[in-house]
Amino acid sequence: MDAIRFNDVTVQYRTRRGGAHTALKNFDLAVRDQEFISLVGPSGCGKSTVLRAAARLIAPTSGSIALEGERTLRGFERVAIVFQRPNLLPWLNVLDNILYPVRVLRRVSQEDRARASALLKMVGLTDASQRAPEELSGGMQQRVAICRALVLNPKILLMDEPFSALDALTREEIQFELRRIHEATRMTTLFVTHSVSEAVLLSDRIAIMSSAVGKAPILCQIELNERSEDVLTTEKFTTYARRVRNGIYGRSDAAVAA
Ligand SMILES: Nc1ncnc2c1ncn2[C@@H]1O[C@H](COP(=O)(O)OP(=O)(O)OP(=O)(O)O)[C@@H](O)[C@H]1O
Repeated sequence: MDAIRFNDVTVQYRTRRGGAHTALKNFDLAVRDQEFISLVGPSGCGKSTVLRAAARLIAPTSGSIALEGERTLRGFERVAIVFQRPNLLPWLNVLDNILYPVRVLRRVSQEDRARASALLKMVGLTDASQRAPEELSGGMQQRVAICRALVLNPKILLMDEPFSALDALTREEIQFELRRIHEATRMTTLFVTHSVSEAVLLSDRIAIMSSAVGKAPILCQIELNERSEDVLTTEKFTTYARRVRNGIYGRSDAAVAA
């Protein structure tokens, strides 16, 4: 069964002047269980709209979206979302921010605390557990936001340009971390990014969207034996990046369908 299935999805936004703007038209995509898939494409092509629709933050005008075969989002803790900004609660310390989604649902147990601590350890922030968000760097805050997303052990992770506000070095570091987390958890991940190299580094598949509304995305399978720093300079990596870029700009030598 597909983890996420977009079936003929059209999304229209209401404009201020009372008209309708079609952001997405007849969009189809099947995200496989456990895969890491990135959405790339020109600004305004509808990437965030796809993600918001999957998260049920907006309802499609027509068509349907099934998460693990279900059209209604029962047990919403199975799906987590990470945005560009970490949006941590300033009055809670790091550990309590991570535990916040648990607290919304039920009493926090000893197991929840242990899981939050394990997540903090995984992202190298054990020492920061009692600190306030404002005392952390942007990269540290985004790591905390990722821990918060993972605390309920979701089946599906939705990420909307989660690293675009970070400096280049921190971004690279956290990308490798995310890939390691994905390999450890095999959580189905739908990831929106503007960065072609980020998409190639992280993804099992890339869906290249077009600025022409209604045009089907081109799918590109990424097969890399390793996802470490060394891979960034390999010919294979740069070939994938070129293909994806060509797909975005509509040039020949576009991505191979997968
Ligand atoms: N709330 C809204 N009301 C009206 N139009 C919107 C709204 N949100 C997005 N749009 C429009 O829908 C289209 C798709 O927007 P979306 O944010 O999904 O694109 P995107 O590919 O994620 O863009 P970017 O790469 O710039 O973040 C754009 O033309 C945008 O202007």
